[in-house]
Amino acid sequence: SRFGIFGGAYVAESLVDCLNELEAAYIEASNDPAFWKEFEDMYGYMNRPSELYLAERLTEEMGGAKVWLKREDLNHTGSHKINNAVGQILLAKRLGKKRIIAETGAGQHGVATATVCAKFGMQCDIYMGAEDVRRQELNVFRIKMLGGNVIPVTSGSQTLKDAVNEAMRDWVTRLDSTHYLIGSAIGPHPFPTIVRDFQRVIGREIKSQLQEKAGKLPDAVVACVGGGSNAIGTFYDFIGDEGVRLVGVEAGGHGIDTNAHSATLSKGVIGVVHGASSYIIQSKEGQLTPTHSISAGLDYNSVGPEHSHLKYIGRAEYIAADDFQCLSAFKMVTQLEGIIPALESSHALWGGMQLAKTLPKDQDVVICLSGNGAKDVAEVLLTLKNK
Ligand SMILES: CC/C=C(/N=C/c1c(COP(=O)(O)O)cnc(C)c1O)C(=O)O
Repeated sequence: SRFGIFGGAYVAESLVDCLNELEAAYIEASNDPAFWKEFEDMYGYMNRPSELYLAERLTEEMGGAKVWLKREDLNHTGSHKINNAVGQILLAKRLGKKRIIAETGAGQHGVATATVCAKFGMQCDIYMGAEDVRRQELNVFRIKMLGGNVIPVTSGSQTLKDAVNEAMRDWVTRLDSTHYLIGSAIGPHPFPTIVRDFQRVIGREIKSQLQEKAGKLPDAVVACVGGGSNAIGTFYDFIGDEGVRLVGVEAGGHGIDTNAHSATLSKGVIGVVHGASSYIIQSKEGQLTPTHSISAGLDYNSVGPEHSHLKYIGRAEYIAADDFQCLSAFKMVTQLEGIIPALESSHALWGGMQLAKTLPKDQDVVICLSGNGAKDVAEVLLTLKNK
């Protein structure tokens, strides 16, 4: 239940039984080939496998290593979030739950959760910070159209961490009927393990696709890190491949030397939040202090414990891209490749492109393009107008 010194389940007694029930169900399911067949039978619906696309104009523009994009933005619902939502709804079914709750920031997890609830006929309540309701309006509309209830959260900074708080409070009161379909590789054991196991399909496909297209392993795989699910999914099957660099890109916001960022692994301290021991952006007294990112999905105080471990043992490297660098990458990928990336993904694109610039032409950098940017165009226009 731990990743080195990180992870664990630091929860109130009232949650222990439910976590034990979930862990038992997951162990049983993950050892059952029929469960994984159920998951793989959903690949058509999810539009898996996702394409590994060689971005020739970005590669030329960078003048170094080849830049490959893992097109998780082309999945059904527009991001990697569907991988975890499908896996967990199958678990919830096995647990006999009838009601699903979730937190959402960028709204992509909310959409993915409402989507699988529609398909599997479950009640769906989505907690979303009021600030994120404002800046990801398209996804709020999509969640409602899919039959999900959006519950705005007005406590705290009205962003992702506050939505997680409210979802956990709800779950404690409705354990018997409700599964908490957590949206990232965070939270108390067994959630980080469950989410990583459903997201690792990303890295497994990258490995076989690049082997087929280029006859080799990547020299580096790059992904943005909010709670850490698309990144751990991209990294996991390469952890044992020493020659493959694992690069996580966090939100540098207004700069990691300001107080307005979400670069937890660069500037956080070790603590406990949302049931797990991990790096956290918090005050000396242990209170969660406000974070900032232009992208709602990265605007979060903590990070999945498995990433904290990979940093701690030096197997993965974590950098930050600030709001401006994110917008530059957003524009470059849109105008050079005709792909509008989510602002979250734009952080990974910035980091991956800068890395490619420094590497020789015979090397290959794979960037996880975690989501589609349609949800962000209004916010980007607003930002550009205010320049
Ligand atoms: C679960 C809270 C995070 C959300 N999204 C995070 C997100 C992220 C960051 O989440 P992680 O992969 O879990 O670090 C990356 N890319 C896209 C397109 C995202 O939407 C959401 O609510 O949709």
